[in-house]
Amino acid sequence: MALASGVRFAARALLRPWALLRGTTLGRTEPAAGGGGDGARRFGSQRVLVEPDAASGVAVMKLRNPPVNALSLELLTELVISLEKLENDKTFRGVILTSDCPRVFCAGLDLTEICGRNPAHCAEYWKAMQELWLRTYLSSLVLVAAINGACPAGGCIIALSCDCRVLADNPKYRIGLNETLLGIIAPFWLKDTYVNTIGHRASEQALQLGSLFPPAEALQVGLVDQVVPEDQVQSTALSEMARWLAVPDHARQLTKNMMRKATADRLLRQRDADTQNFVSFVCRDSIQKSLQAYLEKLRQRKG
Ligand SMILES: CCCCCCCCC/C=C/C(=O)SCCNC(=O)CCNC(=O)[C@H](O)C(C)(C)COP(=O)(O)OP(=O)(O)OC[C@H]1O[C@@H](n2cnc3c(N)ncnc32)[C@H](O)[C@@H]1OP(=O)(O)O
Repeated sequence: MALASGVRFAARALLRPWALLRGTTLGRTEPAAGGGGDGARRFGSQRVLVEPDAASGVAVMKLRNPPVNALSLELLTELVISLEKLENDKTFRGVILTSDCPRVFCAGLDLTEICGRNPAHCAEYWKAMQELWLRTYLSSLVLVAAINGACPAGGCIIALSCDCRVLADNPKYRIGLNETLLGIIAPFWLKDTYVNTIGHRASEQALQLGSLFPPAEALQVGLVDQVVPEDQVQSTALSEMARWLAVPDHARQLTKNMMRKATADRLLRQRDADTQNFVSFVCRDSIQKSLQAYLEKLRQRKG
């Protein structure tokens, strides 16, 4: 049972040959600045930059979908493919996930993907969101989030799906699930991920209030594992990675699976129903109106 999801992912990977990526920017390989051998080559896609270090078995994966790394359908797809590629390459044991956009780790769902779109598009989008969560939450790799910017909603979920979180100490870099403030509801698997991280009572409060925690509070409530000065986020993430990689892979992977599988299985069992629920909810007139109003507020806030 413990290996079932791994087998499922492996089977899925076989069904997605890299040939599909020919003719796109995905899968492109280029030498890293100052790099030489294979271990220093970087690859990735338009929106995800991967800097692999074969010697250490660790890759740095950077989200680069400016201005705020909103999770567009393209970004979701490219993230899944990049992670899958690293998982299938036995050279790699760990990934540090970070942002290439200044001041923002990830702004969460790309609201333009669910505002004024038809139900078929919303369904496709939501399935991609589910896929990214399943992929990160159950990854056999060690995932460390180096959170170098604001981290609301869907951004927070990506960070919580990692094994460990390091947050830059900047009061503007708040983290949490603020869905209720947009008039929407976190689906059960986001709630489960929150509860698994900070416990039931803290989640109950934070979810209802849509709390976004500044660094010191995020550390106190257990949303992140370390808060460090901004220029030390990367080095601290690497030290954390070394700590996790000191454990034999098979023991750590099976333990991770034991801790997370039941939560992931809950979504796997009702994935279609969850998609239908999402689509019928976000396509309601009243929800569309409140999402539009929120987007408008974001746009006007500028300048
Ligand atoms: C029953 C089942 C139910 C199921 C119900 C579904 C539940 C789903 C769970 C997940 C939900 C989510 O993730 S919902 C998304 C929640 N996200 C948020 O609330 C974050 C909103 N954004 C921000 O707070 C800020 O942008 C922040 C990230 C801190 C960065 O601030 P900055 O000052 O640096 O940048 P801004 O000037 O605000 O933004 C720059 C531009 O990016 C745009 N922008 C910002 N965030 C955006 C976003 N999420 N999607 C699209 N566009 C966005 C702005 O409009 C600007 O556009 P221009 O003016 O055109 O340049």
